[in-house]
Amino acid sequence: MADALRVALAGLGTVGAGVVRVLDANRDLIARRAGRPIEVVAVSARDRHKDRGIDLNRFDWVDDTGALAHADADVVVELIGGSDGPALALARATLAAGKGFVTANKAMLAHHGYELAQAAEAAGAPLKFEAAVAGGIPVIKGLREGAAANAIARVYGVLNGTCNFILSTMEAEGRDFAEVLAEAQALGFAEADPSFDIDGVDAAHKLSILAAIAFGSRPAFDAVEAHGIRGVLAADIAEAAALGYRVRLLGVAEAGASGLFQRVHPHLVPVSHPLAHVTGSTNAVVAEGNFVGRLLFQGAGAGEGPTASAVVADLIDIARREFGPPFAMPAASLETPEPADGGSRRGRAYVRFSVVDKVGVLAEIAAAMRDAGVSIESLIQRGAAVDGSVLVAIVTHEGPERSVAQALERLRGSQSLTGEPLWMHILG
Ligand SMILES: NC(=O)C1=CN([C@@H]2O[C@H](COP(=O)(O)OP(=O)(O)OC[C@H]3O[C@@H](n4cnc5c(N)ncnc54)[C@H](O)[C@@H]3O)[C@@H](O)[C@H]2O)C=CC1
Ligand SMILES: N[C@@H](CC=O)C(=O)O
Ligand code: NA
Repeated sequence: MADALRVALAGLGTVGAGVVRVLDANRDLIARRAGRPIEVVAVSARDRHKDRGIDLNRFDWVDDTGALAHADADVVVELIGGSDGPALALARATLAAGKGFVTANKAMLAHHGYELAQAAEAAGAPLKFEAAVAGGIPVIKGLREGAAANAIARVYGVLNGTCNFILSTMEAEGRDFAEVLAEAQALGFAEADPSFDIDGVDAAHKLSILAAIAFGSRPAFDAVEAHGIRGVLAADIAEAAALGYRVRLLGVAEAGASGLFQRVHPHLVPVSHPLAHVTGSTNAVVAEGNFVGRLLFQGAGAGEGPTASAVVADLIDIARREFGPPFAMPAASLETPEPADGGSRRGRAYVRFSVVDKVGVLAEIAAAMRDAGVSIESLIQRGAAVDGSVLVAIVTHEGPERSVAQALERLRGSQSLTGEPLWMHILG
């Protein structure tokens, strides 16, 4: 058998420790598949003495994570996290040294993916990141390789395991948001700063990477409009269910005549749609290709085993010397499309208001909708008060999103509203 692929590993948290466990448990099988053994030779993390349930004595311990770029290894695996700082410094130094780089760090790729792809190409070194989008699901490989013959019209899906775990647990058990978030953190799904999850930032990182591969664009986090799930109440989930929908945080990227549209936003998904049945930390990505049709990738989007599985799959590809341009085409071919204006998109919407319980409020809301040209399909008022407020939910007929935005703008500052309205798009 050929010489081992020598790996230096930065970060021994949920994913890093998982990588060691996968390589240990499936050692022989992986060697046979890769054509050679894959061996961790050096590791670095913040705490040398923490009990991770793995024997670290067989590896060189490196205090300075940045020094891993110069360790006696073929590939560096970065599982520290953070868009800049030590992770980015390690990526730059590793690729400059002509070594392979594997990462699960979607934040870094969303902000610096283009630069790193250029560096990888200049060095002739692999840059791989299957774990960065939708954890264990081989969606990067699926789009980059399997769907490479297709023009993609739209790619969308459930991209954040923590939010999906929160929404589907609230839905199934009627439990409180904060309590379910704490559980997601304990299970190792959440980011170091969980506001990245619940404010839609993590899903936006992932969407920008998917869009780069699907549409040949440079990853551009700033071009993604990101909204999260903080405003979603248990009452919205119940109302959605009564209307035949489930609430899901979706990332949507679509190529159109006016440019590339990229948005993360809570949606109402019809129960007949496969994404409505994606529960817990499961992720799912739909891609629409012009010859292959609709592809659906589904599986575990977060957690130790699935994410480590994706990291090790990248290492196996490198051991086989199977790798191409990181974003499916040479970096020089990646474009910077105009961001498309969401306002001209047409669709149906669910808009929920918290209002004071007094005569005339419904008429005020209906008038704002009418004046903005929004056609109301149904209006539901729930008598049950939340913090002294009454909830009023509106489902609109199909129309331009700009009109709903105008109606909400008209109502801004109204004495009748007791909180920010919640706007969810209805997946068409
Ligand atoms: N946990 C998950 O389900 C998934 C995580 N990811 C990504 O994988 C990466 C790692 O995530 P987790 O393992 O969950 O994080 P974690 O917080 O469990 O582990 C981070 C590790 O990096 C080490 N570290 C942090 N800063 C360091 C520094 N400056 N120098 C040296 N070591 C440092 C810590 O000591 C720890 O060992 C992140 O980029 C995350 O976004 C991606 C997909 C899923
Ligand atoms: N925090 C992320 C982890 C995987 O990418 C998530 O919840 O999806
Ligand atoms: Na993946």
